[in-house]
Amino acid sequence: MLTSFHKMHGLGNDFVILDERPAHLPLTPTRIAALAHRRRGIGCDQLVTLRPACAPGADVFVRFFNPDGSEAGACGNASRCVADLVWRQTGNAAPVLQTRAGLLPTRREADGLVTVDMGEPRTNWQDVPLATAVDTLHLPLPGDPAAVSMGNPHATFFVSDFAMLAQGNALEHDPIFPDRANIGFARMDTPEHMRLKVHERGAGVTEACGSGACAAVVNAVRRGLAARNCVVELDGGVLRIVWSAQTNHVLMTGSATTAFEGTVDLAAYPS
Ligand SMILES: N[C@@H](CCC[C@H](N)C(=O)O)C(=O)O
Repeated sequence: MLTSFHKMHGLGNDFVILDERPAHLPLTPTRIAALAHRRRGIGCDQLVTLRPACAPGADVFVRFFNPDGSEAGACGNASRCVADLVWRQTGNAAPVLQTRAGLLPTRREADGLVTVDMGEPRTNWQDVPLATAVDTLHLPLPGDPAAVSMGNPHATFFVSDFAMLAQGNALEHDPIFPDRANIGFARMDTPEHMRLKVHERGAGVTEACGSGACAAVVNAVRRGLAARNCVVELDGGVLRIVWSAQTNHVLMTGSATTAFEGTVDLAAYPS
């Protein structure tokens, strides 16, 4: 049976979006990993599923899966893409996404960019989560990273160059992160401009990581390094991140792009 999919990206962080609103699809971690494979599948940084929302006020329930088959609570770039897709399908320019991390209001801007309210950052060690009770602003690791949850676990290293990127995989699996973690490397050019590269949990280095950009700005503000309104330049493009002092919510604005649409025979992939 053929299943249709949307292939989208936010700044080169690319997604296969499968619609489970009409009916659940036979997806398993093995099948998700096979679909995400760059040579043997469609290829993507994350596979995203849409289901009917079950929370009041939400328009669609969204789940995010890494190419290793693991599930993530949040994905900033995919959230913008889903908001754009819902707008194109229904005309709703402000859909609310239900995710494992909570309800995410979104908004289509006049210039076509999409803003997602990524909610409140969580800075308690239990919420990241970390393995032991330590100060999330200064983890006991070489390089002195800070940690935060944006619905998924992030650590940010403040660097002057990106030589440490090669350590991303080892850091993702450091025992201090019981659920593993996304590892960001941020170079502050000015308080309003950050250059960021992210090694993503379950995916490796991607062209952009939206939740990683939110986490990096939150950690930079907590360290006194960044303004609350900061442009983050990633390999694939730029995001504007605003951490509101009034609401404590983090707003992320950036592009959402459709690459192509297609059909796939899920049964042809191992389960
Ligand atoms: N690309 C994403 C983050 C995807 C999930 C992440 N790899 C995790 O496991 O938490 C983004 O744009 O935020």
